[in-house]
Amino acid sequence: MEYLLSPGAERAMTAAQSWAARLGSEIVQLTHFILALLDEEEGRVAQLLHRLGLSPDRLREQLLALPPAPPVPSPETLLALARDWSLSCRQDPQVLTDALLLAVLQMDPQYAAAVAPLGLDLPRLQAAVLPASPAPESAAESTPYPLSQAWPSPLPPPPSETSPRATTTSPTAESAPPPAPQLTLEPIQNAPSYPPPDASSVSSTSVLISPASAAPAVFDAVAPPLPLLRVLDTNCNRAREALRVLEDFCRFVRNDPSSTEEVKTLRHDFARWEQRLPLSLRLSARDTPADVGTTLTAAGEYQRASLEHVCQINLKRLQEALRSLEEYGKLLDPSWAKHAEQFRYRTYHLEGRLLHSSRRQQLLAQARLYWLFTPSAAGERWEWRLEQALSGGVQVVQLREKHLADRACLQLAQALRRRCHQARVLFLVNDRPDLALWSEADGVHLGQDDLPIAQARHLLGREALIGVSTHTIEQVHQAWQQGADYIGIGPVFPSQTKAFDHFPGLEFVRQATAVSVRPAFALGGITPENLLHVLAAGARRIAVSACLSQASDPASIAAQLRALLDSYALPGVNSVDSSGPAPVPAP
Ligand SMILES: Cc1ncc(COP(=O)(O)OP(=O)(O)O)c(N)n1
Ligand SMILES: Cc1ncsc1CCOP(=O)(O)O
Ligand SMILES: [Mg+2]
Repeated sequence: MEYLLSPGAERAMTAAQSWAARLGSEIVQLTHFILALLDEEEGRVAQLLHRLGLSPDRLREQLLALPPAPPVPSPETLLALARDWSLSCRQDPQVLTDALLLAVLQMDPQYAAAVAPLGLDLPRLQAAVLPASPAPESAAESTPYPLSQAWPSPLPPPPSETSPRATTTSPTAESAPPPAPQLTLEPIQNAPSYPPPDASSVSSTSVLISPASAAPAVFDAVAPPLPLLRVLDTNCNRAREALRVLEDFCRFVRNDPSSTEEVKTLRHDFARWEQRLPLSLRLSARDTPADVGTTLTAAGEYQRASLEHVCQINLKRLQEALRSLEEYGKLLDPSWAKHAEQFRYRTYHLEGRLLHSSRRQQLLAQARLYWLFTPSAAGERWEWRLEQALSGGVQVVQLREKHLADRACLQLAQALRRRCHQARVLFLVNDRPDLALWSEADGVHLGQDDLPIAQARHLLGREALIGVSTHTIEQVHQAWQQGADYIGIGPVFPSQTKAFDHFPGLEFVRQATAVSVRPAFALGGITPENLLHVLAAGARRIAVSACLSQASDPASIAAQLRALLDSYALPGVNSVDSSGPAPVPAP
């Protein structure tokens, strides 16, 4: 649907967004539109209020004191109402600012009731709105509004709002709304290059109205063709929507303030950049019912396997939309297109951050069999043992070296990390965040006497996995509170790997698994023979050392453990990772 907007109405549409941003609102509310209209100091709304004895300043104050207003469902709905009103009362489809005000009040009866006591009483306003000038659009600038008919002195003549988006506009026609950047005039030679500049066709009197600050209007005196506008409008919407989905993911799924902040900043920067393509132009090109794409659906469009999948799809959607904006934007303004490219680069950083960490979290969520590996104890056969364990279905490998020199340990860690990542298996380092960092491990495992979680996190960053050993229920609660990604619970049985005086045993497994929603690995003397007891106590994941490190056939022991573990469902785990961890032999 195409809408014809007066320059004032067009500015108000943009200024409403500025008001929303200025008041810290994520959505444009009805009040923001009224505030935007009040900013048109010499517009029809100002005249209307004057006639009704209402002060714009006082109204502004009162509106700002109101509780949050309902959002505008879509600018299109608002414009459709305003246009309908104009058509029925003025026999003119053009949207003037006063029609916009009436439309705002018609959007929501409760809101209309709330603002009526301020003087914004819909029937009273409707009665006071004057007909528009019958002057043809082309004559609007030169034909004065029929002042003599209706405007009482001492009012200044009403503004010439009767022309649609003007190809040339007087800089003094109406003042800029305060929240938006000041409007200035730029010579058209500096204008964006759609259509390609042709010196002979550029009138010396033509001017480009654009905000002087960081956001000059991207279009110039000649409106771009509708197909181009439709592409840009659609992709601006796609990108903005995808950004919102991603922000929700960072905020509510990941609970991660830092990535939430990153997406939010990107979203705000995008919104500022997007505003350079005036909303009214975009709306004038929008024609959803006629869009041949709305009825086409692709296979899988309505299928999402997990929260991570939603994130992945929306990152792709965002990148595609930005690429399209970049390519088509080149027809409009190369510098505008350049920004689209820069936004796209920022999404790659975000993707690395969200999906890399997601890979780790996904693998951890699926992990049932965790191996504490001491290569130095395996002698020259350590690589064979590693391959065996991987082929048997081990899903996490921890390098647990207590006596090896740091440099040798680092080299081992790097080799293990390479192989584990090839096999899509997590690799962690025991005790040593520094070695975890330098070997690019997926994380570190910390005992109760090792470095605290906060310090390890500081060193390794948010995406690293940090596991913590727990031996009491208090330690379990503390580990979760401090941000552990998983816990070890044990020792369950006497161990050939490490001597213990005290065994929290199966009772602790019961307690710890009952209060844990994140992965908890039972450990200490677990073998295929006693695993059923551990499972019966509630564990669904285990960590083992000796039974794999000392077995003559580690692959078959690992496979037996996996078969038993896999026969119990893991609560709340759904994966999108079709390639999955290392191949698991059939039970
Ligand atoms: C998965 C897992 N759980 C517990 C431990 C034990 O850690 P810690 O208590 O620090 O003892 P050491 O292994 O460092 O001797 C672990 N390593 N892995
Ligand atoms: C390090 C450690 N901490 C608690 S149990 C354990 C060793 C587990 O190894 P194993 O499976 O050989 O008993
Ligand atoms: Mg330790």
